[in-house]
Amino acid sequence: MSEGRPRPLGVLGAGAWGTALAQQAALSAEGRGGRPVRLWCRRPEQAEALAREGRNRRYLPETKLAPTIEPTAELARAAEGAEALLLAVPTQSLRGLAERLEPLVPARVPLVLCNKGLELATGRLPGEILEETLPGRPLLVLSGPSFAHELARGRPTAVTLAGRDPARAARLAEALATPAFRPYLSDDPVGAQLGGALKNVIALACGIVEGLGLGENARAALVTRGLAEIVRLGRAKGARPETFMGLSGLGDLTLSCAGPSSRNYAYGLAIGRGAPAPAALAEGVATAAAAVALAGDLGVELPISAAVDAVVNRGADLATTIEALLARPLRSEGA
Ligand SMILES: NC(=O)C1=CN([C@@H]2O[C@H](COP(=O)(O)OP(=O)(O)OC[C@H]3O[C@@H](n4cnc5c(N)ncnc54)[C@H](O)[C@@H]3O)[C@@H](O)[C@H]2O)C=CC1
Ligand SMILES: O=C(CO)COP(=O)(O)O
Repeated sequence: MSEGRPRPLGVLGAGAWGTALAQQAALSAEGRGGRPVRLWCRRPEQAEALAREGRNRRYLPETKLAPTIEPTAELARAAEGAEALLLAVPTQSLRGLAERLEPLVPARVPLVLCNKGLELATGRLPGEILEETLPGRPLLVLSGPSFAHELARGRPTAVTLAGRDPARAARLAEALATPAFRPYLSDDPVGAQLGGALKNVIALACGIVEGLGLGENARAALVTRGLAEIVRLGRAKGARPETFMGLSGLGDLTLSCAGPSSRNYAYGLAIGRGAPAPAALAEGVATAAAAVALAGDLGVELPISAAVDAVVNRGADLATTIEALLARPLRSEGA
């Protein structure tokens, strides 16, 4: 981000995504003398195992970590002298992490939201959580179609990097980019967050429909009408509709609705088949409930999200829920 040898970056959250991003930040700086990347792990045992084994055996086992990555369980160490902090913990853990960061991070250090979801208890976007817990900090949002395991294998990946200050977003894009990882800039962080949060809910719906054997037509209809829902909620939250046609919207929606490589799709697939839900993180479960509550407050209709919430969170019968969804009055496609 600045001239000369790159300053440290902190990546907070050593799951699949935080680990892949730490690796990406390290690779991006290889030609510039290397960049220290501190990867914060929730537990000391995890930090010790990552340092000892040189890989994250649980979340990203195939990737040998770059030598400039320092796993640490000390939040203060991860934040020390950091040029920016990438936040990659699950959304429901973000507020707790942000509260711990408050005394550790100088006000000028950009915080980059890499998680996707809405807070269950409040319906808040990740950026709104940070505005409450760490007010006045520079915020960026990194979102888009990006499976961690593909990025970690060097497969071509493009994401949206959104922030209100274009120069800051451009500097961070430089700090992370490689030929295989292309951040595209946007000045609509609210749209980027909403697209990432809600695509998980639609992916759950697509998985359910696949599990029930309802066919490809139904999946295409869900993706398209799901996008219409996302745009409606986005408008009500002040996002720009065209943001949802980009990587953080349609891009991530098509990726996550394509098959069980998405954990949200896989979760829905299990529900549709009547099998036990997988234990892996599926952000869309909590986000479905949060989105429905938020939409109620804003007077926006989200029929697909409401159906997903009813099934995955409230024990609604699948057949009856789908019947009710299909029995909705016919309407204009633009409505
Ligand atoms: N895995 C992927 O391909 C991508 C994930 N994301 C997003 O990144 C976020 C994190 O996802 P993953 O890394 O995939 O999850 P993961 O399940 O692989 O790892 C979650 C990590 O968060 C930690 N964690 C759990 N609860 C915590 C708490 N209370 N406090 C601090 N840390 C806690 C866990 O120890 C673990 O290291 C999610 O919002 C996800 O939607 C975004 C893009 C791609
Ligand atoms: O956000 C992702 C890809 O862009 C990862 O999706 P899942 O969390 O559904 O696996």
